Amino acid sequence: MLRLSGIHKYYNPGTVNEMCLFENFNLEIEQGQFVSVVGSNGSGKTSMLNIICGSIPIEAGAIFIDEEEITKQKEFRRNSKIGRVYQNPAMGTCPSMTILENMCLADNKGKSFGLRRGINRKRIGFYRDQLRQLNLGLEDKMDVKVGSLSGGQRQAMALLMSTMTPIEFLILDEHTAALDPKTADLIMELTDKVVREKKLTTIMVTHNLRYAVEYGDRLLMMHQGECVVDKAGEEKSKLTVDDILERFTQISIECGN
Ligand SMILES: Nc1ncnc2c1ncn2[C@@H]1O[C@H](COP(=O)(O)OP(=O)(O)OP(=O)(O)O)[C@@H](O)[C@H]1O
Repeated sequence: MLRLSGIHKYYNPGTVNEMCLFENFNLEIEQGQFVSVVGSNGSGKTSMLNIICGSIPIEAGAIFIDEEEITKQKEFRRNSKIGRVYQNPAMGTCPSMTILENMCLADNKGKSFGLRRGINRKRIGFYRDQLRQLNLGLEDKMDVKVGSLSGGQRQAMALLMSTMTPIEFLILDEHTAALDPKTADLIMELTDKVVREKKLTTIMVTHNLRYAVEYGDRLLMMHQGECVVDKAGEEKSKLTVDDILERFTQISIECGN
């Protein structure tokens, strides 16, 4: 279980540009839950992910994984438990390295030695099997540089690489936003398959309301640093894109936009 308790987050504290984003923000995510997060621009979605990953500091509050408090744990330590896929396919892979080298790099995540010792020829069969599951033919291109792959192929690799080692959480930060609709659908299907097979606790930020409705077993809508919609289970399965659009409209009216 992941628990954010009483989180306070200010940007530029103590300056004229001080901005309070989260004031006593609380969130609990059960083990194995797949949570879709939607919300308007600037509502705090990416900041929430950054707080979970330890990429940005908080002013007050605590973060727990199960009963272990990780609030002060360094980002690189947390990253051994967390896989993250970003909007930009270039973020999750190393373009100047081959597919094989990228797979080795992911395989060695959290280990204290670098790529030089990390290329284990005995693992090539395993990497090939992993790549084959993507159904993109990448298993036959292991010596090709990742920089020459398409955005969709790279994002599929980023997904594979971030979930290759045992992790507790998968964080997806608009990971289909830079892809064409067909490739985005393919990556979403792959995501769902990986999440189900590995039973990963997953948080997916997306602006694609269809994905938020179709995938996952809980949906959160954020607005001005708060969760204004939180539906799980049967309630979530009954939600439609129109329901969420209606809530967006209500919020805009309330804000006078
Ligand atoms: N490094 C920063 N310094 C100052 N303000 C920031 C910083 N990062 C985010 N913010 C502010 O915090 C608020 C929330 O930003 P955040 O990126 O978390 O929103 P978001 O919901 O992910 O938005 P989007 O959908 O546009 O990606 C915004 O008002 C943003 O301007």
